[in-house]
Amino acid sequence: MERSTGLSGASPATPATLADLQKHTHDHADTSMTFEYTEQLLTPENSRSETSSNNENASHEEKPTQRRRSTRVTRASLRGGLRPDDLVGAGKHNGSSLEDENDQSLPGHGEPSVAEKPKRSSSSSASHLRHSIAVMETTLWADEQSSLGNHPMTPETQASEKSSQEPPAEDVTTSVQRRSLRKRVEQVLAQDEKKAQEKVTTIVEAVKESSPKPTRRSSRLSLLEKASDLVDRATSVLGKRSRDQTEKGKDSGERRSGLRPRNVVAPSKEEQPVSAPTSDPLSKKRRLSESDLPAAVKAAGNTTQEVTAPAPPPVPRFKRKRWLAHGLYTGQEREDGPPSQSRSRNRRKSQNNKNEAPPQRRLLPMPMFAGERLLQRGRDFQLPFDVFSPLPPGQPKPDEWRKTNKNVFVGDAGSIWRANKHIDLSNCMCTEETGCDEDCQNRHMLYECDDGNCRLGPDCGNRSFEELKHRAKAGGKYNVGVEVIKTEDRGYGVRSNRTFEPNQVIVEYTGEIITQTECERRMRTVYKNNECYYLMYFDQNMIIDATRGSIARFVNHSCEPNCRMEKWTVAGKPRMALFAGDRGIMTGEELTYDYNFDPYSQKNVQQCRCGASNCRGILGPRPREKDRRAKEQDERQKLAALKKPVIKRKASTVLGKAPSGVTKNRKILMTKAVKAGVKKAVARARASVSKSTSARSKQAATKSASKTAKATTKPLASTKAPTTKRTSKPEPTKTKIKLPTVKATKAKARAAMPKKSTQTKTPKTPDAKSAKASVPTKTTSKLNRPSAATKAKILAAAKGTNSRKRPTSKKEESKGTSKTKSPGKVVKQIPKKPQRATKTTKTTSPRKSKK
Ligand SMILES: C[S@@+](CC[C@H](N)C(=O)[O-])C[C@H]1O[C@@H](n2cnc3c(N)ncnc32)[C@H](O)[C@@H]1O
Repeated sequence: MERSTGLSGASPATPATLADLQKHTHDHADTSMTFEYTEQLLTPENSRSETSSNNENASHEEKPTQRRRSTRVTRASLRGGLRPDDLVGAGKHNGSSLEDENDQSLPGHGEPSVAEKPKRSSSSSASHLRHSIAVMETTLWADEQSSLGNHPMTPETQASEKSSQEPPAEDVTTSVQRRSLRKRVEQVLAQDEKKAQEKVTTIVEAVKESSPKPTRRSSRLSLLEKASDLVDRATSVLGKRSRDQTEKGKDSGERRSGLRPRNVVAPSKEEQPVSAPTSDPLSKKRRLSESDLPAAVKAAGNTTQEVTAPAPPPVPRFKRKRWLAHGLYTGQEREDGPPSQSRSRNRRKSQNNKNEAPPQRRLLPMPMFAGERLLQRGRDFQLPFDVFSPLPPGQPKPDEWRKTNKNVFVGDAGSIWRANKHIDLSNCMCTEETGCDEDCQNRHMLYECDDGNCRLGPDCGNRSFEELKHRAKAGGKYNVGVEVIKTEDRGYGVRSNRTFEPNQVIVEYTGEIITQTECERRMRTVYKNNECYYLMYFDQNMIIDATRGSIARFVNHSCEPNCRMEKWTVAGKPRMALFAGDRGIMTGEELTYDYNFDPYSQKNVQQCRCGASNCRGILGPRPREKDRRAKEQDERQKLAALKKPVIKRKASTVLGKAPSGVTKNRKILMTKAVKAGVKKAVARARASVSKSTSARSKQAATKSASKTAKATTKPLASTKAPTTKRTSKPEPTKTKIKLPTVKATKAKARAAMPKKSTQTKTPKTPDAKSAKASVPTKTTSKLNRPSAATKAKILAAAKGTNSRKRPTSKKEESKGTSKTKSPGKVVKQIPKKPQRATKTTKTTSPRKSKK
């Protein structure tokens, strides 16, 4: 019962028993220290002393002497089975170790040197070993006892009895075994101590290096504390998870991938042993068998190794930031403007900036650049076309439309076209500097550049149809750039959903290519009742019928269009496409071009509803003649505007001679007025002649008529003389010569005609008069300025030229002036003129005189 209690546990030993122990080992052993010691170690002595103490507690006053004896015997029994020299050796060993330990642990002993500390640790490890030995001895002793039989005596009494008796033969062998075992244990112990000391010295050196000037407090710290401090430091570097890994001894490969830190580089396999636990079975064993102190020291040794050769700090492996490629504020370049809508320009730009990052699609400028842009560009930003104006909801869509984006030859068209085709090739002469710009020869001839005829490649700016191909490839209505809309009064139409630069290609016009005969047939039959026609002249008298065709078929006509349809030669083949006009196209604009429509027949003539200010009213051909005239007039006006200052200078010189207030314009008007006056006079003369000749003979009439005609020209000519001097001479001469002759010949012809003709003319005269009168009324607006007075003056001047005429003229003038108060009256005077003329002709006409 006692034995079982003695071996059962590590109950604290009584101070009395410890004091005895201390007496054997060291005189100035500290009770506290021994108390610690007893706490730590579970030796048979403790067990026994505990037992004894228990006994003591149980029967304190009954067996005091026996207890003392037994205590002594107990000490002897401790070494009882050993030889005296073994005992001495063991006592020495134990004593020294204990002494050292006590010396160091005593507070009054002064500070222990750093070198002494390892000793203490080694002694403690030794004590551990001793403890193991004791346990083994106890088991051996227990075996012995069992071999002897169950003895009711306590081990102490048994031992004391044994010591007094001669040992039997079996006992001798067991004691030998014990001795050999003890020896071996001692050897192992010594080796371990040595090793521990070596390790500790290395640690101490490392500590010395790390803390050259130890403070008072740190010097007081035990090695264990320092070691644990180092361990802490080392493990703190590794991080919690790594620490756990280290402690658990797990391989990093066993970790869950989800828990692996993402931005830390995974340690390489070479680095793993640093943090990985020792997989050495020996060390594992020791760790289990050794006490905390050596284990800690060992750990400290390991960690010092780690500290002395620290692993390179883990390089954080950052995940590459992925910026958004699209969005309101993507891209923050300061100088860069919005991306150009022209693919060729963008391409050129990107070619130039090959090394730069690819351009990002952004919708709005960053707010911080908004002000800057506003200053530079004059407007804050431009809404993207896909945001700007979406189609109104509920827009109907053409359901009858069969779409094709390629030209398809139908019927004989293909064979005819192939038979007649002549591939035109034109080599581009542009250089890289110019880059097929507006001056490109091919562009002027509406030839598309390609790799066969142009060497500029992507730098070429004359590849519209290739651009279209790229857009179609990219797909999406915003790349195509156009969409069908429903107009109010013109059926469907097409509008842009993005911007187009001036002259930029918008969409190709494709459809079925048919011969003219086929077209006519379709018009007669299939499209007989149609309102809309999708036919267009193509090439070689072929026609594109886009009833089945591209979206371009929906583009409406306008007399003031914003686009134009052009036929280009692409790789030797003709192709039609809609191009932006000179103003370019804004988002949401309806696209239109001038059909220059040939309605085939009047039946097909349609009313135009384009709403332009210059609308022609019908969907018909462009009025070319009108256009030409308008152009000519414009040019003349421009020229006149350019020449005006020169004329002014001349006029100023002329004005000096001319009557005051008469400008150049007026002069011109005057000449016109004179012409008109001449005509009027001629007409009146004719009328008067016709009246006068009714009574006379034909010859006389014709003579008189011719004479009057000649006579009338003369004064007019004379009247024009001053004006012609100032203006141009040929005009008056023309009037002098041509008009009369023409008129005279006509008059002659009329005179030569029978009376009927004259009679027939006579009734017409009033009409003619009225007709002529209408002319003067028109011209009177111009003649108003010269008026009757000026006319009179002119006539007077004309008379003045011939001195002989003056008296008569004065008379006539007096008569005339008395009668002429209105232009109509002037007309009445005209018949008189021939009379005067006859007089003058008589004198002036050389022919007459000759005759
Ligand atoms: C090529 S289609 C244009 C698309 C057509 N609006 C549709 O709905 O299919 C030509 C036809 O459109 C109509 N159209 C085009 N422009 C017009 C205009 N300015 N005024 C009136 N009708 C027009 C005419 O009926 C014409 O025959």
